[in-house]
Amino acid sequence: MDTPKYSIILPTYNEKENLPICIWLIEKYLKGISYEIIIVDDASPDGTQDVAKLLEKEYGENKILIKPRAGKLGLGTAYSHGLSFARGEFIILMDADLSHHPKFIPEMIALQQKYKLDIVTGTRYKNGGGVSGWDLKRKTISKGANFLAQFLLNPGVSDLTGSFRLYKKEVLATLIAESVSKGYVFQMEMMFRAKKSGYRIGEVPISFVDRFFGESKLGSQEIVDYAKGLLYLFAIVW
Ligand SMILES: Nc1nc2c(ncn2[C@@H]2O[C@H](COP(=O)(O)OP(=O)(O)O[C@H]3O[C@H](CO)[C@@H](O)[C@H](O)[C@@H]3O)[C@@H](O)[C@H]2O)c(=O)[nH]1
Repeated sequence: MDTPKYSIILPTYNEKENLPICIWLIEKYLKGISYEIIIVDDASPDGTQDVAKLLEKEYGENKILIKPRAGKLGLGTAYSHGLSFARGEFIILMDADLSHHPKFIPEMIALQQKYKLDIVTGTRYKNGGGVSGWDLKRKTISKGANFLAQFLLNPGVSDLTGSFRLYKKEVLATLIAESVSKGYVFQMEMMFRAKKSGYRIGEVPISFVDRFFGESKLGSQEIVDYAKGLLYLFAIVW
C-alpha cells in the first residue's frame, strides 16, 4: 500500500464498545480515500486495547496502528504521541466515542482542497451545527466555556473547544510544539495560536452527538484547568 494521505488520530480511554463502530463508520464513509488510523490508548482498564488488536487483525496493520501509553496522560499529549507515528500529509483529530461522525470527514477534506486551507475545524456553533444528547448542565458548561473564550480572546473561530479537526501535518506539529496546555484547554489554545500565526482556517458545521456507551472524562479538575488555561491565553493577548 502507498503512504496514506490522511492520518486519523483516535485517542481512547475506555472505549471498547465505541471503537469498533467508529472504525466501521470511518471505513464506510472514507471509501476511495487513502488513510490510516492511529489509536492512542492510555492503558484503558476496560480492555480497549484488546479490541484494538482485533480490529488491527481485521483491517490490517497498515491501516490500524496501535500506539499505546502506560497510563492516562490526557488528550493533548495523546495527539502529539499519535502525531509522532503519522505517515499522512494531513492529520484528522476526532473522538472515538461516536460523538464525531466520520461522515463529516469528506466535507472537511473537500473544503481544505477547495481553498487550500491549513486547518478545517468542525463547528457546533455556526450554520446549522449543533449538539444533541447533552443535559442542560453540560450544554451550559460548553456554551459558557466557548462564550468566555470568544469574549476574552476574540479569535474568529466559532467553536474553540471542539476537537473534530483536520490539519496540515506540519501546521499541527508547529501548533503542538508551541502549546503548553495538556487537557481539554489544549483545543482552544491550538485554535488561538493558529489564528495568531495567520493560518488559513475553514469551518464545517457538525452535529455532535453525546456518547451512548461509556462516560465523558470531563470532570471538575478539567473545568478548573480550562479556566486557568483561558486566563493564561488572555494574559498572552494583553
Ligand atoms: N488516550 C486518551 N484518550 C482520552 C483521554 N481522555 C479522553 N480521551 C478520549 O478522548 C475522546 C473524548 O473524550 P470524552 O471525555 O468523551 O470527551 P467529552 O467530554 O465528550 O468532550 C468532548 O467535547 C469537548 C468540548 O465540548 C472537547 O473539548 C473534547 O475534546 C471532546 O471532544 C474519547 O475518544 C476519549 O476516549 C486520555 O486521557 N487519554
